[in-house]
Amino acid sequence: MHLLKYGEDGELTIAKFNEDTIPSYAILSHRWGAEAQEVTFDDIARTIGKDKSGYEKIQFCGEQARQDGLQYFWIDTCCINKANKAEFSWAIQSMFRWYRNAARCYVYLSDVTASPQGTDEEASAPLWDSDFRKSEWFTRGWTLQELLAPGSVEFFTREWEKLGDKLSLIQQIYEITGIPRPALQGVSLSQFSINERLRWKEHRKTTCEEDGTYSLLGIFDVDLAPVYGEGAAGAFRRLMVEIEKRERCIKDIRRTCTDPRDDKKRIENTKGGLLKDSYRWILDNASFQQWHYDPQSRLLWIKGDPGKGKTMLLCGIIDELRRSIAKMDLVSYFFCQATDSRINSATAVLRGLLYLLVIQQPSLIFYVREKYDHAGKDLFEDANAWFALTEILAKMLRDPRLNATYLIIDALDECVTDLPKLLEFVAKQSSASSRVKWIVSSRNWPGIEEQLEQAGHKVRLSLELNADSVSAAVNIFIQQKVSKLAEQKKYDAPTHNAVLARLTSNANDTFLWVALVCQDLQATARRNVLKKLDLFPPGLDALYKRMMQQISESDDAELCKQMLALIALVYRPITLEELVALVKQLEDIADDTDSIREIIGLCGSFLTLRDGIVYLVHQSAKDFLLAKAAGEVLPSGTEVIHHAILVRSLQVMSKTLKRDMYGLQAFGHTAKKFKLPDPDPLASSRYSCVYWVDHLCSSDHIESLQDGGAIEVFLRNNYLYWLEALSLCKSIPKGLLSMAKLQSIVQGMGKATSFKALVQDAHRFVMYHKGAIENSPLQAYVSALLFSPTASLVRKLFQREEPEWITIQPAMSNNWSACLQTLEGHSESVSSIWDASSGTCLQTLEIMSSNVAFDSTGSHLHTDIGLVAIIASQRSDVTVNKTQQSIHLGICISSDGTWITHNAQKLLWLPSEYRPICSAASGRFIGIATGSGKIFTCCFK
Ligand SMILES: Nc1ncnc2c1ncn2[C@@H]1O[C@H](COP(=O)(O)OP(=O)(O)OP(=O)(O)O)[C@@H](O)[C@H]1O
Repeated sequence: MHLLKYGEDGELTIAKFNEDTIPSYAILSHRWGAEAQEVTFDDIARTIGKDKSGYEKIQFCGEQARQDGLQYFWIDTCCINKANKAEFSWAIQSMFRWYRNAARCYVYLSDVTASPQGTDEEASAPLWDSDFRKSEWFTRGWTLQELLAPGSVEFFTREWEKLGDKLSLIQQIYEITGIPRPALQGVSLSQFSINERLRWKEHRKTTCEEDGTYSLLGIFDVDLAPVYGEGAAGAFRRLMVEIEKRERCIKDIRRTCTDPRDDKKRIENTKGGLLKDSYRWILDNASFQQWHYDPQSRLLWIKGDPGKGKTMLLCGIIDELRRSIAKMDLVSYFFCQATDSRINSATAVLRGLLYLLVIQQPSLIFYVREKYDHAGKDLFEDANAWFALTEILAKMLRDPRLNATYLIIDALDECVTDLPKLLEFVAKQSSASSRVKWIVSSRNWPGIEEQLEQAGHKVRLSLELNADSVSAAVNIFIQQKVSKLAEQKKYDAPTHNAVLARLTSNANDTFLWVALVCQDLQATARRNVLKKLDLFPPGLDALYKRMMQQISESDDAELCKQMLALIALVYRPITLEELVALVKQLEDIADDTDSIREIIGLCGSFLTLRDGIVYLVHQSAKDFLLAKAAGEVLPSGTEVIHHAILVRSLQVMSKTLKRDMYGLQAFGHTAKKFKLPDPDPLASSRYSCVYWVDHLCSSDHIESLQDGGAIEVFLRNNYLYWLEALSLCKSIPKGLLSMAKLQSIVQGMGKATSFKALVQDAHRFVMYHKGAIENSPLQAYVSALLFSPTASLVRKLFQREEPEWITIQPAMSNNWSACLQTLEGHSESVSSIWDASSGTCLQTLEIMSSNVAFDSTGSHLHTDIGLVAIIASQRSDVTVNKTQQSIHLGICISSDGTWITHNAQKLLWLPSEYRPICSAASGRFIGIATGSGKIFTCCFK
């Protein structure tokens, strides 16, 4: 970036800066005068141009900058070397950022004067108001971003007199431009819809037609190289295509992760709301301040024992950062939770961080698209996802255009899968850029300490070493909780005081202990409160132990223990319906929700029920149940419980899964959009569908894996219905992994058995047909069956489900081809594809030019590569379609070549090997020639 500066001698000089060494500068926004009168880059280099009328603007900007204590300033007329094409192109793409990063932006209004000749009639409006409203500056294309990008925009008359800034003039600017106030106040532009942003530029003009679009690049945060000569329509089309590709990519990231903003809301909600007074102490803490304000302190590690309030502290810090930092700065965060397998892995952490970064600064999607355009959605979840995501994130964090960024990860100790990799990444990346600051929290684990030790620039904040602050915060929490209890339960003063005193003396600076006791008191009659107070021992484990003791004494002790064991071992929090399906003893009261809620209540404060989902109150409760209470809750070991969950899962799935559970009817109905039926037929089996194989892997699995065992029976009777259900649950990738796990288990079982053969075939089946079924659930019964080899066990088992309306089916070979799986979803040419979990596509398609046509009788299909198919019907009304042609009535190929359609309704998904390079349709017949030279025909009823 070139910047101007007036030297001591009053001479104007220009200097070039790298992106990361740019000093503080002012920037000018103005309306260009006659081209010949503007001072150019060349003029400055040759120290000429002072006689041009445009020089006055330079003087103005330089003088104003000097008054504001800024040495450097930037003006578009003379700070871009237009002779250098690459520099010019870079400048067009960087302009928004340069305006945004400027310390001051001065708008020079050459058509507004402080004391105009004609006076303003409106007594209340300043004299310049009418000129201001009519100023050409508001009608130009580039000035839109110059108004929106900078934090501070000041308006000056041609006499250099300041009129105000964009905040003091916000009402006028809103009335002139129609741009909503929040956008003028600096709210991130990504918060406004594409259409709304397009509306802001309506009626604005640019001298060069393409600039109408190029001046929007920053407003949409899109990287697009200018191609002058492409015309206004061409440029606009390219912008729209880019935006569409970006939106699709962001949606695909979101499909593979939960939204951390929702996780935060849920956590605050399940924990009873965030109390500001109980986290505010951190803002004045010396370590926190050092991290916040010292550029050399980049990683803050907050550590403390269970229940000390780390998670809520981080929630509070996120809120405070959001409030206090610049609107353009990025805050991205992730809450690990060991009890939920969707958010307890290192890859999930990166996905969540990445997602929040790209929705705040969409141009960062560039780094994702480098890979995503080749690999599609699998990029975020296949076996190599970790490597791809670390590379993407590392590049993003080094991008000189990255806004100041705060990355926050809560509960590293709850990252169950690949914690060491995550720690190594954090330790390395936290030193990488001065613009990026990290906060992580965890328990006092030496393993974490050891790895974070590797990070430079770190600050440690131990809650135990800040006992006074934490203690004060816990006391505030106690007061608030007890007041609420007293009000709800109508405590008299002595009871109120006794509860307060007891909690204060025994809390031991542990929020969670207070929360658990209050939960118990909530369910205690007022008359028993004082008696009960003595029974709450200090310390979390002691409290858990007492809760366990109470459960053991209840009439439903066995049932409660079974429920606790189950909840401690499931891979994500489950719904009430799923709970009922998985606990046999609840079968008899399945419809009695009140009784089920009552039993959950009997499990003491170990469980919380919110929005129909059962949660373990805290990770420390899970730790307690699985270790210290294992003798009582899991007397026969965890394997037995996993096995019981597996058996119940198979039962509930066998009972509920069937063809077309959601009544989609149309064979091409997409899995992306459908209305969830009420009641949801999958409500009780959703968890089982996704996790039964995981429970098998953790169980003592021998008996269920025998020939004729429960799993074989399940697969024989329900395999296709299960795949349909997985598609409806948007979990086909998980299903693929499950089948890979199952296959590797049976592989290790030695001799060939019928079960082993079935699992192998079923694994091939889902790998090959993943795309079709994931796209449209009912294609499990159409494309998947028809394009499986005739000897496929799954095909034979589900012959009854094959569509009757296809009377001539594609001829298939006996056995599976070498193609294991095709990775769908990429939109560009593919240079490299890999997927270690599911194998590589071994077949390469070589596209040959080929023509296909029916002969004059309609009975023979000819191609120029010499293959002929004989058609049963005698038709002569033949049309030949090149594959890229648009929709036809009757039987046809979709314009993207992936479907056979009828009257534009999708019927049959074509696996990539079977997609046509050209096709011929005749009445009910369609002939297809593929790139590999294969020819096949289908006839529809
Ligand atoms: N600022 C706060 N506002 C409201 N509740 C709080 C606050 N801080 C802590 N709590 C209460 O204390 C409980 C424990 O806090 P939190 O879950 O944050 O602990 P933690 O240190 O993250 O535990 P762990 O690391 O073991 O998961 C919460 O469930 C909540 O009830």
